Amino acid sequence: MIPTDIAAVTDYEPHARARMGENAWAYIAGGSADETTLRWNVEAFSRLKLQAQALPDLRDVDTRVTLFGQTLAHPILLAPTAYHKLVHPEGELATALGAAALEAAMVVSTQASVTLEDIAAQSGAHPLWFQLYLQADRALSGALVRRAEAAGYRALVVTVDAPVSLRNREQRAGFALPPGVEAANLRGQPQPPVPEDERAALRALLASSARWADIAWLRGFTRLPILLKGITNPEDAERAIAHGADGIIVSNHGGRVLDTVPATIEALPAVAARVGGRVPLLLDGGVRRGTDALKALALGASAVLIGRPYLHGLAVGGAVGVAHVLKILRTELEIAMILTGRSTLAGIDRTVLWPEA
Ligand SMILES: Cc1cc2nc3c(=O)[nH]c(=O)nc-3n(C[C@H](O)[C@H](O)[C@H](O)COP(=O)(O)O)c2cc1C
Ligand SMILES: CC(C)CC(=O)C(=O)O
Repeated sequence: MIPTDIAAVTDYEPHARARMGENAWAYIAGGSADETTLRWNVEAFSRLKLQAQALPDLRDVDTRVTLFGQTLAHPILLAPTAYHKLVHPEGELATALGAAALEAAMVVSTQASVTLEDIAAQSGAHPLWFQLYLQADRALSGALVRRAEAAGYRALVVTVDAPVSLRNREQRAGFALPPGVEAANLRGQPQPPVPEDERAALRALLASSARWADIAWLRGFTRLPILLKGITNPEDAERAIAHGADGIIVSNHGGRVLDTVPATIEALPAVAARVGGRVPLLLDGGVRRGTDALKALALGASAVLIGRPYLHGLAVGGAVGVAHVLKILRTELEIAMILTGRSTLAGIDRTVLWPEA
């Protein structure tokens, strides 16, 4: 049952927290180091002001968007997040059901707690994209890509911002995966031994981390559209295009990797200016309102993704909670479009924003 006091997606947060142990909460809610970027992601949206339009002459609002040849009912996608069984016993199966109900594309994490094949079976014909963490072993990365292709996934999202991270909140809580929650797609894969010595461990990690050459390799390996996720630096956006990326997700991993990088909505304009429409841009990080999605679209994104909000919905209401979170955001976006006088996403541009002096 969905609690009756929920009207906005952030209303799910305290309910989710109450249902989760401290361990899972530290993992889901936490960010990197002092969690400054985590806060900025949300705050930066609220600092952007909108320009209202009185008496808009509209007959309908159309939130459809076409990306990589796929028409989506609306521009709100589920970002890849690991281990959904941490918050709900059905894990990604419930998430996929909720996404399908609201016709939202779902990006499935490499570190999902249900196999990518089982999630695809649950989704039917509904659009799924697969998030790939390039593995130390190219054969293993290649095998994951072939599995995603065979299961009908329609795009690859390669996360490029997180070779390492620093999670003090998780450290303080002593975060560990509980029994029964695992990275199901990697089951049975031998993990390379981690050297005892810290410096040696770091060197081993760096030696096996993905490089730009791996992106070029991947481009030649699959025909699926490839998006690079985790770009805030315009130079990286340029490199992404040069290495064959079909799309870019402007993301700082929800403030979970390098603390004090700017909010994604702040980083977006410079990336958009550099990319100049050559490939579609998506954005995630701090999207909590339909107006946030509108602002991202105004500054050059074609769509947005949400992370923590749908995990809160999943924790509270399973598939219904995920669907409800998406429904709230979609309705809020429609309301924001009407009040700024836009009937289509294509009509959303910088003029929905208040011109700053
Ligand atoms: C609990 C959690 C797990 C995540 N796991 C992954 C992951 O497996 N792969 C990935 O690329 N990003 C992962 N992310 C980052 C999200 O894809 C996304 O960038 C971020 O959550 C967006 O910010 P938001 O939570 O403010 O909406 C994770 C984020 C959270 C909160
Ligand atoms: C398993 C982790 C690497 C997943 C992740 O990207 C995250 O927790 O932010």
